[in-house]
Amino acid sequence: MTLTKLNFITGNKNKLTEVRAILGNVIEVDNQAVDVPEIQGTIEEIAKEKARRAAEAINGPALTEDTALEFHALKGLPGPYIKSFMDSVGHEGLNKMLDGFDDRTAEAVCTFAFCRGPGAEPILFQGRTEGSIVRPRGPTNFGWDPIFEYEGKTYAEMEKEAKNRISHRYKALVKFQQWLAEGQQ
Ligand SMILES: O=c1nc[nH]c2c1ncn2[C@H]1C[C@H](O)[C@@H](COP(=O)(O)OP(=O)(O)OP(=O)(O)O)O1
Ligand SMILES: [Mg+2]
Repeated sequence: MTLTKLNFITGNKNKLTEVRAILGNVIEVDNQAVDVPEIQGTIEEIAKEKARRAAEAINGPALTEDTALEFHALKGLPGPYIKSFMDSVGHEGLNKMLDGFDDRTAEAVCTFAFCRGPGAEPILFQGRTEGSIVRPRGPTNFGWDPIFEYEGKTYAEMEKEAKNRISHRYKALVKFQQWLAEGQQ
């Protein structure tokens, strides 16, 4: 089955905007904001289960994505649980978690999962970008962008096009585009 468009199942408008900006002229990206329960486990297990459940929910091919933020000093935590950390302690709390450590480096991880339909095994495409956790700088309209610094600028301070050339999401979508181009084996 050659894909002519994608159904990206996400409730996050910022993710959708970036995916469309990065994939825009490669393939049409539709969206359904189905709320898919997220299990606990490794980044890969969470990403696969999210796609399985999305494909079940829409009874068709589904693309999902799970984002993690791994603090090296905390052995990868918050990792895939970054959303609840953001919602509870925010930018300042996430910084405070590292104030007791010398190492403020972190890794942004984006794991796309494509599931052809109910019962199919999801295929993963992962991108990682190294950065450092800093006190917030820049616009606060996308999650932890203001506290993730890459080569001197936070994601929030970057022009959108600049972030979309180096981000964890961009790197994952490069792999996805290669898979599309190779005929989706
Ligand atoms: O590039 C990013 N820059 C800053 N923050 C980001 C980024 N990408 C995801 N995030 C935030 C959104 C959510 O607070 C958490 C990941 O949780 P995650 O479950 O993957 O996202 P979500 O629940 O917002 O949307 P979805 O419906 O796709 O699950 O990190
Ligand atoms: Mg989510």
